[in-house]
Amino acid sequence: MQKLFEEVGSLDARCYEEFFLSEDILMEHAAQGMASYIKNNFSNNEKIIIAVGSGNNGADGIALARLLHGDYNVSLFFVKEPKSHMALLQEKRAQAINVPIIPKLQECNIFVDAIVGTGFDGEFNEKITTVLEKMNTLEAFKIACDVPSGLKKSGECAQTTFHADTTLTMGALKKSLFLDEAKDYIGKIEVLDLGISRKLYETQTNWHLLDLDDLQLPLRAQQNSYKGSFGHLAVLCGEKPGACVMSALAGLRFGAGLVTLVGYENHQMLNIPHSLMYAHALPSNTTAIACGMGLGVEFSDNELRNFLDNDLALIIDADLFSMEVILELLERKNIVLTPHPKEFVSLLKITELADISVEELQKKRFFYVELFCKAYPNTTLLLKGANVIIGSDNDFFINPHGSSKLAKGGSGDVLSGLIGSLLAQGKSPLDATIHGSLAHTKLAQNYTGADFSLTPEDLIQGIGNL
Ligand SMILES: NC(=O)C1=CN([C@@H]2O[C@H](COP(=O)(O)OP(=O)(O)OC[C@H]3O[C@@H](n4cnc5c(N)ncnc54)[C@H](OP(=O)(O)O)[C@@H]3O)[C@@H](O)[C@H]2O)[C@@H](O)CC1
Ligand SMILES: [K+]
Repeated sequence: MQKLFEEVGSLDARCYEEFFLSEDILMEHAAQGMASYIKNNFSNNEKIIIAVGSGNNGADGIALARLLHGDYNVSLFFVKEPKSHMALLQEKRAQAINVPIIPKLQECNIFVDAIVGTGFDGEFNEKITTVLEKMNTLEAFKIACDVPSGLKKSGECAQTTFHADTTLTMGALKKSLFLDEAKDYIGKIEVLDLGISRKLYETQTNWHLLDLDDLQLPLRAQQNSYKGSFGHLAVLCGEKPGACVMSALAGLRFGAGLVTLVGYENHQMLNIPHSLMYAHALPSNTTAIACGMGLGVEFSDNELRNFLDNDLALIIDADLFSMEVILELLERKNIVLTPHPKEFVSLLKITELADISVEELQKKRFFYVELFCKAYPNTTLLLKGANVIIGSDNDFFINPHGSSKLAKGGSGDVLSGLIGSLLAQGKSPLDATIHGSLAHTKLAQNYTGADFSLTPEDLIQGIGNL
């Protein structure tokens, strides 16, 4: 698990004030970190171009050119003339050792984007946009210095933004790198130290990035056990029972001792897999309930109230987010909500927290998750997206390990089943959500077929090999 920060300016300031480090020392380490990355990954006959801007991001790029010059065929391309104090100083140092400067972009093997970093806002003018478009068509390996040029502090991207293969980011991870919109621009991310260990550079934060290694599987330590030892998940079965069957099968495969579909008699005629049970009421030993997937309009709010009139752990999804009964459910303690953006917008509206469009939500995902969790501190929220956000009270986590393989009907139903299964096995709502989500994204990563071909059945099948 790694720490995430809204901004790192205050962490830099702490280095100056408390650790007596200068801006020059920090920048030298940033440049050294980038130089080491290049030296460790590429041979010295590679041709390198570094495009620089007028601020300190550009200064990082000029310092990098000085460090590589002599060993590599490196050239600087000034997109804007140096302007900040550090950029002017770095330019003087580079000039003193005759680092080559090129007047326009050329093909190269390694390309470094140091036009703008955390100081960027607004949109680029036409001239820089044209340069960026050309940069994006280069066949070189593309490295972004700190952040891809065009990525704003908010995580929104300029109309033309640099497409990096790797982003070498300074000091600590910024949240903006993990807004959904940034996912196609940042490539792989590495954090570079700025003259002190990252552990000392970083301060306290309530936002964290989940690593796949954080995944804890519901492995069975106890041998003296029976099916009842591992909980009983009840899945409310509505209008579209296929969704519930997928959820239930995922729950069973992920370790719940028993899984029952609960619904009306007509579903008994369905071809329900033999490993699942079917009932008209909640089994007495139910330990968790999953509800909402494929629910449709089969149950009225009152019928749902009857099923959910208990203190059991509950995961809710899909159709439930637009039903009035949701307001009562939000008063429960052990509840997990897993909306996608459109459902979350509807939830924000029903709860009168905000009346916004999906586009507005996507621009401020972090803000709205915090808003909801503050209003409903007893719930655990998982907001689906390219990068999943999980929030509970004042703790927030981003799972960036998902991919477009998961963009398919039914994959959310599998997620509900995974989380429901962990709830049934006694995990806390937050732990069940974190580990269910990590398992879900790891299942997609483990899938070896073509990326467009992953089905919910493939996910369920893969659970045994997690
Ligand atoms: N702080 C530290 O200790 C350390 C900082 N470090 C590094 O500093 C970076 C932050 O540097 P920063 O604050 O100088 O900002 P930066 O990203 O270069 O952008 C400012 C420039 O952008 C320009 N610009 C803005 N908007 C624009 C637009 N719409 N369209 C066009 N241009 C636009 C603006 O130009 P202007 O408008 O002023 O002409 C200005 O010159 C950070 O990302 C990291 O790389 C590391 O070395 C580690 C130590
Ligand atoms: K950059």
